[in-house]
Amino acid sequence: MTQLSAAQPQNSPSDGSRTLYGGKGTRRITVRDIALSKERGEKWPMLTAYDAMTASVFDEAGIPVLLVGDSAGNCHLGYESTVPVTMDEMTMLAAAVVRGTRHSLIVGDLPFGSYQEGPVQALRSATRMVKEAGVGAVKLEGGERSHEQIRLLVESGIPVMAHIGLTPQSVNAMGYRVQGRGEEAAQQLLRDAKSVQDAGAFAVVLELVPAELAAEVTRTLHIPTVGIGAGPETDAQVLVWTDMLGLTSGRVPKFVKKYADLRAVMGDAARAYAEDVVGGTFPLEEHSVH
Ligand SMILES: Nc1nc(=O)c2c([nH]1)NC[C@@H]1CN(c3ccc(C(=O)N[C@@H](CCC(=O)O)C(=O)O)cc3)CN21
Ligand SMILES: CC(C)C(=O)C(=O)O
Ligand SMILES: [Mg+2]
Repeated sequence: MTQLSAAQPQNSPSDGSRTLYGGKGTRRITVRDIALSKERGEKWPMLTAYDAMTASVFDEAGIPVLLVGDSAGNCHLGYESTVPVTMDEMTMLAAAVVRGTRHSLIVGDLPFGSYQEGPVQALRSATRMVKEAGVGAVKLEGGERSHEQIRLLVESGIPVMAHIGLTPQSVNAMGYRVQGRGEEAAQQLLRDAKSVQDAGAFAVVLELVPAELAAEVTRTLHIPTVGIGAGPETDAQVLVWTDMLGLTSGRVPKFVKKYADLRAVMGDAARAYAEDVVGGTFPLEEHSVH
């Protein structure tokens, strides 16, 4: 398909790939584009999205990869953590994000309990994500412990983004603590990273690990690393969109940079509207039909 297409992006390298950000691509980003970005040394941004409207904003802004994260559990659905999130919920949110986007690669997070039983359960869940939601890839948590799951999905034609370091679905066992501190834990993280790469993952999220260790993992692997609270030297970065736009209520993790204060903007607008209605200054003649 790609080779026959007349409309190649203007800055397309000769291998048919495209730069992930800032290019003039006309087609959706693929996992192949992601793989080739590491050879070019290109850094790239990823954001979460949980609905079509928000996803369309990020798609139009050129964010190459959107993660339908199970952080939807606490950010969008009102749960305390990601643990209660179900496949039904994730599939519905991921389908909406796919419908709202044209350019971004959409990655669907597999929720807690949908792949831990083993490779066959993982394949059933991932297949559902791909067929019902239309995602281009799935993500699941765990390094060595998820090796066989990742391998079967990749062999079956489903690209997998891995996720190691802090794995929030295991909060009841590990808490929300920095991972990979100390020599033994650092060695375990390196083993986890190599294990998911060997299993065929096309990229790996490193969550809440020391910057020096994340840099070492990034140098060691040939697949891109996506950092969240993992310092500046990973190949890509990811943030939860409600955190970076200032919509999350209460405390946000220390690694977040706040790029807007949507909570204040939306609250002020809601209060202005309420004042208008109560005071009789909305609607006016211009908002009325006759
Ligand atoms: N709103 C939101 N943002 C996220 O980044 C996020 C979610 N939700 N839900 C799923 C996971 C859970 N994540 C978390 C949750 C808590 C911490 C946290 O408490 N971090 C402490 C540091 C802890 C330490 O130093 O050991 C912090 O202050 O950042 C970090 C990441 C990241 N993900
Ligand atoms: C924080 C990212 C990596 C995630 O898994 C999520 O948003 O669910
Ligand atoms: Mg997640």
